[in-house]
Amino acid sequence: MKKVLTIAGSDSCGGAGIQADLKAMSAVGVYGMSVITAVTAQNTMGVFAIQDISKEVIEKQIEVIYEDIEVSSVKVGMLSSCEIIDNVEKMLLKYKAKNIVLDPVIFSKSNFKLLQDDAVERLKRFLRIGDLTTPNIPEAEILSGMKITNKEEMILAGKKIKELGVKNVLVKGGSRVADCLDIFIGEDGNIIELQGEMTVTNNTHGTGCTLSSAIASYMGKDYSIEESVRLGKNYITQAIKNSFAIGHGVGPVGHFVELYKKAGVDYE
Ligand SMILES: Nc1ncnc2c1ncn2[C@@H]1O[C@H](COP(=O)(O)OP(=O)(O)O)[C@@H](O)[C@H]1O
Ligand SMILES: Cc1ncc(COP(=O)(O)O)c(N)n1
Repeated sequence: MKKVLTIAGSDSCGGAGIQADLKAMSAVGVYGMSVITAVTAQNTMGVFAIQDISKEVIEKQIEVIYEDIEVSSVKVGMLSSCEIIDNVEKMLLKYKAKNIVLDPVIFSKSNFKLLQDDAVERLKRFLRIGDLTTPNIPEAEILSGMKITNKEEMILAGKKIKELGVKNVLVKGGSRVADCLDIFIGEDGNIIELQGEMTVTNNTHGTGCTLSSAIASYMGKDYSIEESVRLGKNYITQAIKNSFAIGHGVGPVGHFVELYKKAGVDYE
């Protein structure tokens, strides 16, 4: 079994962050491992507190994994400060980490800032060490410095993000711009339109985390980046179709529902 690492924040309600990442990895058929960068007190309605993990403990978590286990790919999510970004970058370079997917987490679905204001420029520089970066529309607007209201602007913003030194970019349209159309711009500048199947639902907590982890998992299983993005997109489309309401706000996606159906597991 391939071993895949997530370096991200914890979401206490289990829909996003580390918890979503490990569920997506398990569903896609890889062994998931986690380095926790922050603990959030979060539910379907919002983010109520954040405690960053110390840089020493983040470093040690990365060190003990890479010293012991062969890591096939890594997904990086919430890194809230310049100091944490510096440390994670240093450690990924030290261990020559391969197949790196960077999800530039800036906001939660509930619009809470998960990245400190003074760390935006640092995050932009960090993206060059990855193989793929996966911004949603608000994140792509910040990274590219332009407003995005349609497909053409998604493409333009993706090109600007690529100019930061990013190898491959996936700009996720989500429900915000062009009904779950995502734009992939590959290393050689090829542009691929990935049209999903829209599910009308409020339950999209953790969609970005889930998608980036599924893509990293496929990359860890030796699929090309483009194939991994296509397979990841199929997975998130199904997971959103199977999303469900828990709590009083934005509910999570159904990471395992398709597997339950195949195995005849009673999940209702
Ligand atoms: N309601 C929806 N139906 C189908 N696909 C969706 C829906 N909302 C988002 N997606 C897809 O889910 C993935 C994650 O996108 P998005 O929700 O924008 O990310 P984030 O969680 O980072 O904001 C993208 O592939 C996007 O197109
Ligand atoms: C700890 C943590 N990390 C990331 C997100 C973003 O989640 P989404 O996938 O909905 O953009 C989140 N809400 N919490």
